[in-house]
Amino acid sequence: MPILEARSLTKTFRRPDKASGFKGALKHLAQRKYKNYTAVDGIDLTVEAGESVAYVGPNGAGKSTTVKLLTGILKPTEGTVRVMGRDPHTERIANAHDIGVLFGQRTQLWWDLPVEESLKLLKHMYGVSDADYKARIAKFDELLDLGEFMPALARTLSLGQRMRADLACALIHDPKMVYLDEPTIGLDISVKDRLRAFLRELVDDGTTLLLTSHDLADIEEVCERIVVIDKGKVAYDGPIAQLKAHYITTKAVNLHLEGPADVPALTEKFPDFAWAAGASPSEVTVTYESARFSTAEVLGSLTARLSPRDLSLSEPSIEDVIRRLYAGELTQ
Ligand SMILES: Nc1ncnc2c1ncn2[C@@H]1O[C@H](COP(=O)(O)OP(=O)(O)OP(=O)(O)O)[C@@H](O)[C@H]1O
Repeated sequence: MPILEARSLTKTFRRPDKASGFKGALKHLAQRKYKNYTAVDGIDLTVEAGESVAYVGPNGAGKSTTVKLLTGILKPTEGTVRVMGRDPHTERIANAHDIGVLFGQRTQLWWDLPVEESLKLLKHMYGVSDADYKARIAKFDELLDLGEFMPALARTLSLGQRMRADLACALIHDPKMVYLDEPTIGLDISVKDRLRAFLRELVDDGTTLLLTSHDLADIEEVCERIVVIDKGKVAYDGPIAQLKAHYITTKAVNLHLEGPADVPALTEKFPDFAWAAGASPSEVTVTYESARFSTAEVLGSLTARLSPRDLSLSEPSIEDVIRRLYAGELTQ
């Protein structure tokens, strides 16, 4: 049985129907009108135990609403959700023991308590044994360096510290299914790296993860599968590697030449490749179709005929593919 199963999941919100500006607000006060807005529109999603799934889409696509439906915070307008066989909305208390949730924009720490006290409160709420609590805190401390701010009041924490403490709160009861909504938002690169390594370890230890993020490095480092949603509907669902292999049909090499790069002359000399000026006058990027040429073939030909000072391969970028998926240029 899958750990999570959503069928035709739909959420419609009732929103004020008013014209913009002061006049529109006044008119709405006099005669209130509403219209329905479908934020999540018939989503089917099956997640097997141990999977790490990235849930991505442009602003307003319906990601957070989906997470709220999957965690039982919101009730679907139509469709069903089952998490470990339960309806997360009607069986919220039983469900809470098996899931961990983090909304990057919000905290579940008690604002005026030391971090340690928030964790202890959660320990009691979930009925975590002393031994398990100790072992988990030791592990979080090792991977997230909690120790330094355990005695600090939540409201005094930096954003990076707060997010690490919130992750510990979300995981203190060792949930089987974890939902993280933008866990790296606003963090600096070193904290992001640390969180990603932590999440990767969590997945390697068998936790099932659903991660929403606008940061594609989070997704590539932590998840194997990607679900792209747009306007409340699934636009793509499959392995990240397959998405890349399917849509990334070209590769690129950056060359640093001895002298200035003459793009028109290079195009004439190597008409099968696309040439573009690089960051400095002596740098140039050559793009080729990976189905037609092997990288070895391309490098052999370029080094033999151009004797570059240096060269590097450009990693195919998933960003480009996602951007095109968001723009509706690609279909599954
Ligand atoms: N409680 C609500 N009442 C009315 N509309 C809502 C409500 N919650 C969300 N929406 C609307 O539903 C749509 C989807 O919102 P949601 O927060 O799920 O998007 P998102 O994909 O998480 O976006 P972002 O990447 O910007 O966080 C948006 O247009 C939003 O304004």
